Amino acid sequence: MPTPVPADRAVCSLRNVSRSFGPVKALSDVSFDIRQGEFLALIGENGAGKSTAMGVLFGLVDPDTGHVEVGGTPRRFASARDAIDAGFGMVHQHFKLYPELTVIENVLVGNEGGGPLARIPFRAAEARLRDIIKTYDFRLDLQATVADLSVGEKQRVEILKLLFRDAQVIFLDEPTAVLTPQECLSLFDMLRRLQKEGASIVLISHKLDEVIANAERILVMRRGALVAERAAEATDRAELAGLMVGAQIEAPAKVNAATDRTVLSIRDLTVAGPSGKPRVDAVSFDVAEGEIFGIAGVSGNGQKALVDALMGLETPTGGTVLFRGEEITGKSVAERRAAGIGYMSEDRMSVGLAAQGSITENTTAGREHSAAFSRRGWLRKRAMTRHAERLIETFDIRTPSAQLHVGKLSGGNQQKVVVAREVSAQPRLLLVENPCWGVDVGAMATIHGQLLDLAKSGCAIVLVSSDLEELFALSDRVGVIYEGAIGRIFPRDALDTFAIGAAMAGGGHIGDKHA
Ligand SMILES: Nc1ncnc2c1ncn2[C@@H]1O[C@H](COP(=O)(O)OP(=O)(O)OP(=O)(O)O)[C@@H](O)[C@H]1O
Repeated sequence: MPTPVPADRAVCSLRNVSRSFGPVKALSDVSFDIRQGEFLALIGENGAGKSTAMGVLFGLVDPDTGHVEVGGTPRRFASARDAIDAGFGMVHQHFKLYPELTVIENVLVGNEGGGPLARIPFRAAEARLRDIIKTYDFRLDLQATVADLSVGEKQRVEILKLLFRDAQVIFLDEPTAVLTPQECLSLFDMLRRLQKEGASIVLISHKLDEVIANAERILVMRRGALVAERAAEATDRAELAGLMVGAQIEAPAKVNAATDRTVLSIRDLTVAGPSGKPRVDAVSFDVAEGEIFGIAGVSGNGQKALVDALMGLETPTGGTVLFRGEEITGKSVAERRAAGIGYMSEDRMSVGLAAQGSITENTTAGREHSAAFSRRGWLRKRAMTRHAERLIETFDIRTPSAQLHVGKLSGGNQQKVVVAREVSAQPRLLLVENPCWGVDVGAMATIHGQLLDLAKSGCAIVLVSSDLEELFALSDRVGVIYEGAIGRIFPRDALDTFAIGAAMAGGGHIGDKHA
């Protein structure tokens, strides 16, 4: 059980921590405290060193110089369990839950390995969990199977796990990326209650509005260094963006580029699901040349299966897909790519990128044999490198060289590699899933600008995103997908956060299925 410390003392601190990875200085002489009972935010552009700083705190990354202090004394956690036992907990972007187990089983399973609560009897554990659920208004059923829960509920299970283990310092890495606006409000409500009880909350987020609205103190990192500290009430979005990037950021302006020529036309597209319930349920819409058609929805409502069916990665069980007037319903991925359909997967490491490949290899993948990169069967390595270097420049990919393995880039910079590759292929139709997942405000402006330019050049874009701000900034129309069906399609001038949020939670008006 962690010993409570007085409010004016730091629960933990980084002291003069530096860490390099080869030529990259991921942290240089970083020192900061996390105080008891505070709501702290850590922001910074991609590759600024936020994850490395957290890794050092949790004992996952060894500093070259400097150290971590807990409660005023130097300490190095030997493992994540060691950190948990000392009252530190992390809610990751990708949940670590067993879908086939119940909520209570998920909480207890992770506890078997040891720790102060390892031998607590089941009944006592259950009583303790009910208590936590009641105190913090968690709205969770302990007996529910995790696979049946919404994304917001799954996140609450992760937080419940931490509270059960008495976490006093809770780190959240981009926690709202997958939530509806309503779920975001209830998450922050709960975090503020925890804070009132004395817990320290540390939020890592690229969403500056949510940082300002919820944190008290904001630390800004840039290129491995801590460059500024601000009280949330004394700053604004523009100042923070400027501090992060070192320059003002202009969001690109949306222009209406849609023509009346249909590029993609889908009718009653259906993909069967394992339990008989379709994952995609009779979806129909058209996308015109130059149009960006947004798809909003809480993740897990069929958007992935829909995009997979459009790309040829899933076989539809009903309906048709027409691309530029030609039916492509049964065509392979390769045939679709050759016809000019591009695909930017949200799962960048397993589908989008080869981690062991260099940036050059990744940005030319699939096009090695094109005239630009090969001559009489020989690869034109210099041309490939030049192409990669142009993309590194245009998309501001932070890397020491084009030869670096993609697996060594920060998360946001990996995402920029995927975007650069797909946009530079100049597709006629681009299927995109969460293109800005984990990227900073500057990179987001770059990626948005590239997508808008692509639409201006005539490309039709289907944009699946869990970020409503992004959908509103880019889309000509937004369809809301819920349980596999697109219930309502909002034109650009009728986009409304709460109406779309309600439709995402299943409360939309069903009826006008066809656009
Ligand atoms: N294992 C590693 N090997 C090589 N370079 C690394 C490694 N881990 C991190 N880096 C580099 O250290 C720098 C800081 O990365 P870090 O992941 O801490 O950034 P971040 O602020 O968390 O970024 P993001 O917002 O993109 O997640 C980046 O340039 C990254 O490429």
